[in-house]
Amino acid sequence: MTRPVTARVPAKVNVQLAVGGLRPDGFHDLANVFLAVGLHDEVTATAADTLRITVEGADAGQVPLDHTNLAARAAVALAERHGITPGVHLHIAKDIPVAGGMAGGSADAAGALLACDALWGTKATRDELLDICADLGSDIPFSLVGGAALGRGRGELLTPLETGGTFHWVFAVADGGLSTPAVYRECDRLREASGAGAGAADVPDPEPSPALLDALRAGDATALAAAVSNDLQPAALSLRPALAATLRAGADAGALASLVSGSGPTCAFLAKDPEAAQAVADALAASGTCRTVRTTSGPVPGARLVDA
Ligand SMILES: C[C@](O)(CO)[C@H](O)COP(=O)(O)OP(=O)(O)OC[C@H]1O[C@@H](n2ccc(N)nc2=O)[C@H](O)[C@@H]1O
Ligand SMILES: Nc1ncnc2c1ncn2[C@@H]1O[C@H](COP(=O)(O)OP(=O)(O)OP(=O)(O)O)[C@@H](O)[C@H]1O
Repeated sequence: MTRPVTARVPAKVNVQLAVGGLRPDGFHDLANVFLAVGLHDEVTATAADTLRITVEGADAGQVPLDHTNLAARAAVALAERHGITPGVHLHIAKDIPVAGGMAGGSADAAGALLACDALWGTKATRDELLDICADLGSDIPFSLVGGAALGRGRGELLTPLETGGTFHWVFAVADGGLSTPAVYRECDRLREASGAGAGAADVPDPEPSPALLDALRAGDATALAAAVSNDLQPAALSLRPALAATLRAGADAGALASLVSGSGPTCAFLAKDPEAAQAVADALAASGTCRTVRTTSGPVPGARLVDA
C-alpha cells in the first residue's frame, strides 16, 4: 500500500493590503504584499476508498469536515482534472488560527493538493497546481509559493519578492473569527458612507508601496514598520471594535508596527528582534485583550512535503 504523505504549509500576514473598488464579479482588485510566517498546518494524505477529513488542534471544532472544507475541495479538483476518484483520508494538524486572517484554510488547500498529487502520482505541473489554487481561493496560490510575494488581480497573480532578512512578528489571536466576505462588504459600506463611493471608478487603483518593497528588500524592520498598511483594517475594527485595545496594547509594549492581519481579527505586531517580540508577546498576554499570543518570524518557504 502507498505510504501516507504529509505537506507542511505556512500562515501569512499581509504587510500591505491595498484594496481597489468592487469589481462586477464581487471581488476587489488588490495590491497584496504577502509574507509567509512560521505558523504551520500539516496535511497528511492516506489512501482510502472515499474522501474523509479529520482535524486535530485547539481550533479543530470550528473546521468543517464535509465537502466544503478547502482541503477536500482541493483534493476533488485535482482528482477531477486527472479523471480519478478522490479516494483519500486527509488529516489536518491545525496550528493556524481559524478564520483569523492568516490564510489557514488556504494553507490546508495547498497542502492537500501537494500531498494528494504525491499520493496519487498525478504528477501535476507547478502551473497546473497554481491554476487549481487560484480557482479555489484568492490566497491559495500564495500558500503554495510562500516566501514574500506581491499579489495582483484578486490576489492570485503572484510576483515573488526579494527579502533581505528575517522579520520578527507577534500575533494576537482573538476569540472567534471574522468572515472575509463580511469584512470586504464592510469596507465597501464604509467607503459608500464616506461619500467617496466603493466602485472601481471611485477608488484609486491599488499600487504596491515603493518604500515597503525597499524595506523588504533591505530586511529593514523599522522601515517596513513605517510602510505597512491594511485597507481592511477600518472594516475589521468597525465589525470588532475591541481590536483597537489589542492594537494599542501591542503598540504600548514597543511594537514597531501594529496592524490587523488581512481580514482579521488576528492582530500582527512587528518587532526589531526576537527579544523585543517576546516582550511584546508577554505584554499582550498580560493585557487580557486577546485569546492567545504567538511569536514567529518570516519569510518562510511555502507548502512542501515533509517526512511524516
Ligand atoms: C483578506 C485576504 O486574506 C488578504 O490576503 C484575501 O483577500 C482573502 O482571500 P480568500 O480568503 O482566499 O478569499 P476568497 O475565498 O477568494 O474570496 C472570499 C470572498 O472575499 C471577498 N474578496 C476576496 C478577495 C478579493 N480580492 N476581493 C474580495 O472581495 C469576496 O467577497 C469573496 O467572495
Ligand atoms: N481547512 C479549513 N480550515 C479552516 N477553515 C476552513 C477550512 N476549510 C473551510 N473552512 C471554512 O473557512 C472559513 C475561513 O477559514 P480560514 O481559517 O481560512 O480563514 P482566514 O484565515 O480568515 O482566511 P483568509 O486569511 O484567507 O481570508 C472557516 O470559518 C471555515 O468555515
